[in-house]
Amino acid sequence: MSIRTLRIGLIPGDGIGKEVIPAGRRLLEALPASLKLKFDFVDLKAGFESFEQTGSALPDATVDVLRNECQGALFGAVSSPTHAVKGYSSPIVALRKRLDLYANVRPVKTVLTAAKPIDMVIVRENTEDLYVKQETTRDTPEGKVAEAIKRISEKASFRIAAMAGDIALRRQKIRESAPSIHSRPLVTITHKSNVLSQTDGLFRTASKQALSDPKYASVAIEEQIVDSMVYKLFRQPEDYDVIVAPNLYGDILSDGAAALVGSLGLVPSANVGEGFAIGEPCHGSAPDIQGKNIANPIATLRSAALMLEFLEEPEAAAKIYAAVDANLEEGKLLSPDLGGKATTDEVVEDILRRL
Ligand SMILES: NC(=O)C1=CN([C@@H]2O[C@H](COP(=O)(O)OP(=O)(O)OC[C@H]3O[C@@H](n4cnc5c(N)ncnc54)[C@H](O)[C@@H]3O)[C@@H](O)[C@H]2O)C=CC1
Ligand SMILES: O=C(O)CCCC(=O)C(=O)O
Repeated sequence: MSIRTLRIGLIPGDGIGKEVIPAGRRLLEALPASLKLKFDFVDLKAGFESFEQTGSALPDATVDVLRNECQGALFGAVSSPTHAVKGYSSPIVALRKRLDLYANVRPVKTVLTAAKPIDMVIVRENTEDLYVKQETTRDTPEGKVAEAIKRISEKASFRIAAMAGDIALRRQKIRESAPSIHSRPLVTITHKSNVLSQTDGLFRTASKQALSDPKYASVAIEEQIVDSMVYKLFRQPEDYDVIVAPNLYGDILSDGAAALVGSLGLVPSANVGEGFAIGEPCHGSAPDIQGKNIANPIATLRSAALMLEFLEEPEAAAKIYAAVDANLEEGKLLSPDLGGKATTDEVVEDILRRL
C-alpha cells in the first residue's frame, strides 16, 4: 500500500488555541508508520490577533490555501469580542460558510468522567440560522430596535438531517462489534416550531422528509422541542443517540452536553463539507486559563481523530480515540478541569505514549 500524504492547515487562532493546536500537530506526527499516512502542515492565520495585526480576522490567503491546497485543517479557537468592533466578524463562522462546511458534528461521550454513561452525537447545521449574521439596528420613537434574520432553508435542513441519519446508521454498524448503551439507532430532531412555525417549522418538516428515506428504515425518529430537550438531556442523557439541530440550538446543546461529560475540554467537533473537514474543539479561547499550560488538549486531539474519520482514515482515528480513552481510564494524568494536576504537555505526552 502506498503512503497517503494529507496537507493539513493549522489555524491556532487566539488564547488556548495556541496551546492545543501544537498538541494536535504532535499527535498527527506521532501516528504509527504502519498506518501509511503522512502529514504536510501549513500554518495559517485567523482570529482577533490576526485582525489587530493585519486588519483581517480571516485573511483571504487562509481561505485560499485551505480551498486550493488542503484536504483538512485543525482550528483552535478565536477570541471574538462581545462588543461590536468595526470591521471584525467571527472568522470561524465565516469559514464554515465560505467553504460550505455544512455540518458540525459533535460527539459527546463519557469515559469514566461522568456519573451516567453518555454516548451521543450532536449534528448541528453549520451555515445558516441566526448565524447568517444579518443584523440591523434602527432608531424608533421608542428607542433603538435591533433585528436579526434567522434563515432556515429546506436544502440545508434536508442535508443536515440526512447527515444525522447516515451517522446513526454508521454508529449502528460499529455497535454490531462493540458493546453499547444503545439498543437501536435513534435520531432526535430538535426545534421550536411550536413558536417559530415558519423557520423551525421548515427545519422540522425538511428533516422529517429527509429521514423518511427507506434507507433510514431501521432508525427510530423522534422530535423534541428545544427547551424540553435541554431538560431531558440533563436528566436522561443516556437516552440520546444522534441529535440534529439548527445552528444556534446545536451550539448551545453541545456546550450543555459537554458539562454532562465533565468538561468542555473533552468535546471535539468536525466542520464537514464535501471531501473536506476541519477538526475544531467545541470550546472557545478560554482567556481565563490561557498561557498557563493547563488547557485540556483532549478536545483537540479527538477533533484531529474526527477530521481523520471524515477524511476516510478510520484506523488512524480509532488509534487516537483508544489512546485518549486509555489516558482517561487510568486517570493519573488529568488536567485541572477534570480534577487532576497535569499540565497540557503532560497529558499530551501520556496520550502519545499510548498511541
Ligand atoms: N470556535 C471558536 O473559536 C469559539 C470561540 N469562542 C470565543 O472564546 C472566548 C471565550 O469564550 P467563553 O464564553 O469564555 O467560552 P470558553 O469555551 O472559551 O470557556 C468556557 C469555560 O470553559 C473552560 N475551558 C474551555 N476550554 C477548556 C479546555 N480545553 N481546558 C480546560 N478548560 C477549558 C474555560 O476556562 C472557561 O472557564 C470568546 O471570545 C468567544 O468568542 C467561544 C466559543 C467557540
Ligand atoms: O467566538 C466566535 O468567533 C465564534 C463562536 C461561535 C461558537 O461558539 C460556535 O459556533 O461554535
